Amino acid sequence: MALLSVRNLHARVGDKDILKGIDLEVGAGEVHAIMGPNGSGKSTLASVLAGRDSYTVTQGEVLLDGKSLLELSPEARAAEGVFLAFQYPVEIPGVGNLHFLRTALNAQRRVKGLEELDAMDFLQLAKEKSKLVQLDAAFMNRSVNEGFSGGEKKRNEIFQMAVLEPRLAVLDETDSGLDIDALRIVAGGVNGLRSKDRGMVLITHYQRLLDYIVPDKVHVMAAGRIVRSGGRELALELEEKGYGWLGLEGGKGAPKGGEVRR
Ligand SMILES: Nc1ncnc2c1ncn2[C@@H]1O[C@H](COP(=O)(O)OP(=O)(O)OP(=O)(O)O)[C@@H](O)[C@H]1O
Repeated sequence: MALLSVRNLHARVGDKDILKGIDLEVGAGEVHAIMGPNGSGKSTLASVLAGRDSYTVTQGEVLLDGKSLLELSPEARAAEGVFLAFQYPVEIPGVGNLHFLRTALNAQRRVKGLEELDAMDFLQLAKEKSKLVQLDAAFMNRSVNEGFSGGEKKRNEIFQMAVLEPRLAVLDETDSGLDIDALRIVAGGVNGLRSKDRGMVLITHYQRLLDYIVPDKVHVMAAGRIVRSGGRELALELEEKGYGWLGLEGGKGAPKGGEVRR
């Protein structure tokens, strides 16, 4: 059984259809990259998987280890092991980074019937995990993302992922805004979290990220559907040729004639 099965997923915001029949299977231990032109629906897919309530699912299903997610609240999905690293991480002034993360972790531990971690044990864990993305201790004591640079926010997302140890991690443009060194550090962090017990979906515009995080599969999304899937070489081909050769019209991502190729 796949870790994540997305079947014929349709979603809209207001009266606008955005996802128009997504099929995606991610196995345990696999990393899948999703690429595609601006506005093709990649972030929408990430939000729908995480349960953001501004999107309405009109058809299809999403299964995590065979269990349907769509009826669950975002919190319940997180407790099932879904983690979303935001494209634009949110600043939460007045809420300490460590406090926030301990609250999130303990909420998940409660659901699993595990004992909650006290402040000392959590600090120990956080220090350990922060090494993965070389996040300085000073960041842990600041308010969540407040005043963090773009790159620091992205590192903080991976730090959160390291602490929460999700079953499914969806990383939305985790590479955007990173300088070369930070890209290596973040990619190293993601690689350090690859595991046979975890699936990852990486949304990215740039093949360069995939030089560091080598995906098992690459998918191209256009106009709300996956129009091409392949191995790593597909990302290299896109880098070289752009999206035009896939028959997407005017860069807007609409597949000509509704054709879907694999
Ligand atoms: N809340 C919303 N209200 C109106 N339109 C929306 C909303 N959310 C998404 N859309 C529209 O849905 C389409 C898909 O957006 P989405 O952010 O999922 O694309 P994307 O592939 O992630 O784009 P990018 O590569 O630019 O980040 C866009 O046309 C966007 O304007």
